[in-house]
Amino acid sequence: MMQSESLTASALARLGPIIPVVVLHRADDAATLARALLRGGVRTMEITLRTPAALPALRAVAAEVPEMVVGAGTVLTADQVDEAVAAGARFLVSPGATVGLARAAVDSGLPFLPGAGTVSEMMTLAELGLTTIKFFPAAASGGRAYLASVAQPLPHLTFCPTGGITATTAPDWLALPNVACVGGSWLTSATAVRTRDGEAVTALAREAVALQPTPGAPAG
Ligand SMILES: O=C(O)C(=O)C[C@H](O)[C@H](O)COP(=O)(O)O
Repeated sequence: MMQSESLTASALARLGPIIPVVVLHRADDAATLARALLRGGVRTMEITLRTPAALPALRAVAAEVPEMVVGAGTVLTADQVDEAVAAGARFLVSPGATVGLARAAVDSGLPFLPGAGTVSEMMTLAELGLTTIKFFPAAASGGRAYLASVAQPLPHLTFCPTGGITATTAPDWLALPNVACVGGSWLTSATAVRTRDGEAVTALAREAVALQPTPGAPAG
């Protein structure tokens, strides 16, 4: 499999305006879904380690659809970092981060988007050299107003807000100067995955890559 050695978290966040967050119950669906996303122009895909199918799904996409930059989400432990790397993940995402997890992820050499919801968590991650951060759960943790306020004291940090974001609200998030991309599960809804509706996924992907920041969106 092609590994992109030089991919950084910052470059990853700029591969497209959205990183789809995917929950899979059948590993067999993974490659089909990856191709459906690619057809719509989405080049990244985060498979969450929340189901037994997740690691085989990662392996399948890494082996069968090398054009897709596939990563592991919901990475909670150092052991899961190792498992994701072994399965062929090209990036790692977590909902929050302990220092132990962050160190293991950094040591893996893969781009890592650690989750943070407070200023102190963001500062801890920055101290570890992690400056591209997933703001999670974005809508529930204070929304755009919170992240806009963070830009003043923490101008060196860039965010990928995730959690409660939709195609309708994404353009407002993308308008924030400290937002590089957003994450969301709406492209690969449970129904679309269960019914293997590749056309629906491609249509949502196409819509997502065309998302533009809302011009002049107010900060809060
Ligand atoms: O599993 C993880 O690593 C998470 O941090 C959670 C996911 O990013 C959110 O569940 C996606 O949020 P929705 O788009 O609102 O469904």
